[in-house]
Amino acid sequence: MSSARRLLIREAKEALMNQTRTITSTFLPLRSAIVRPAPSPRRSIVTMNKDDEPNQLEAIVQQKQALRSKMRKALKSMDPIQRSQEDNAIQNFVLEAPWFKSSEKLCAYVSCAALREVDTSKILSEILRNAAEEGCAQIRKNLYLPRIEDRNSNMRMLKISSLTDLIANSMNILEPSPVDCDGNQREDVMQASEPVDLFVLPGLAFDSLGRRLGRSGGYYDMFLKKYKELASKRNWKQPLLVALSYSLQIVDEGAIAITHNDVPVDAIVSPAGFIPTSPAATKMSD
Ligand SMILES: Nc1nc2c(c(=O)[nH]1)N(C=O)[C@@H](CNc1ccc(C(=O)N[C@@H](CCC(=O)O)C(=O)O)cc1)CN2
Ligand SMILES: Nc1ncnc2c1ncn2[C@@H]1O[C@H](COP(=O)(O)OP(=O)(O)OP(=O)(O)O)[C@@H](O)[C@H]1O
Repeated sequence: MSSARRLLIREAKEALMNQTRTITSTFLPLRSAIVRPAPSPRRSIVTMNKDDEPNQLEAIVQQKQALRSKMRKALKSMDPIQRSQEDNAIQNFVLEAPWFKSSEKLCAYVSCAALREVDTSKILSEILRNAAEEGCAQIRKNLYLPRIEDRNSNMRMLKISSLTDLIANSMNILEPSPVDCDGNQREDVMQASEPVDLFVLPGLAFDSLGRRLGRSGGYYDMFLKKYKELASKRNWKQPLLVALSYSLQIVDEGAIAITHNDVPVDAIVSPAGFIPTSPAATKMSD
């Protein structure tokens, strides 16, 4: 049996111990800034027959790929004026949010225009401004950004203090150089002595259950799993996981196929506002 096949079977077996998650009702775009899906007692359960586990996993992989293709096309044909308006609305919403203002350690992403990702330039500049200003009344912030280490889904989050600390990787995404201008290794968030409050996450599609479809590298899912384990081990509060999404990236509840490896987000910020997708985020928006 090929190693790929063995991996599929192992993953399908693990999927039997799948994640269950409180389901919230279908998202309806509202005019208000905070969108609150009503809680529902239903649970999302991936059921599998032992014999068709690998087939089921292959089906999930295919469904994910089909949705990725659809989303990439939709994003490419998005009107640039609409995109720019949505970029501003999303970023302004984040900048004004209490959970952003109070955050001290943040992991975010450097948006890539070619991938049509929600722009993070204003958010990153604001974080770095707060990091740099001495004696300013606002909370000092530390910013960590992703750096791809290899093709095995390994990613680190390294601390930067200026946008000049970034260099383009092979995918043309800006990421922190491993060492700073003095030749010192940058701080890795996994080695930080304080917890991360907030993750600002990219993705291709999201739903009101907090399901997130990434670009298929598994980088974020692997990283978030490791970081959440670290936080539990240290008795730290779990970070708030917030994804940024254009309106068209929000799909029907359950339309994103998942396996047990997919880490759900706590909330989505779209041009319609804050969409809590976990009990912790729902409580915050009450
Ligand atoms: N801005 C940003 N940084 C990030 C991520 C991300 O999604 N966005 N990542 C999140 O994992 C990691 C990098 N992973 C990536 C995975 C795929 C592609 C990419 O260019 N995908 C193309 C398709 C490539 C192909 O299929 O051949 C695409 O999606 O159009 C980019 C980054 C870490 N840094
Ligand atoms: N915690 C994990 N342990 C082992 N493999 C994992 C883990 N998380 C993801 N993977 C593997 O990575 C591959 C890509 O996963 P998936 O399609 O969910 O990525 P994605 O969510 O689109 O990407 P990303 O997480 O980078 O945004 C899959 O083969 C998946 O099984």
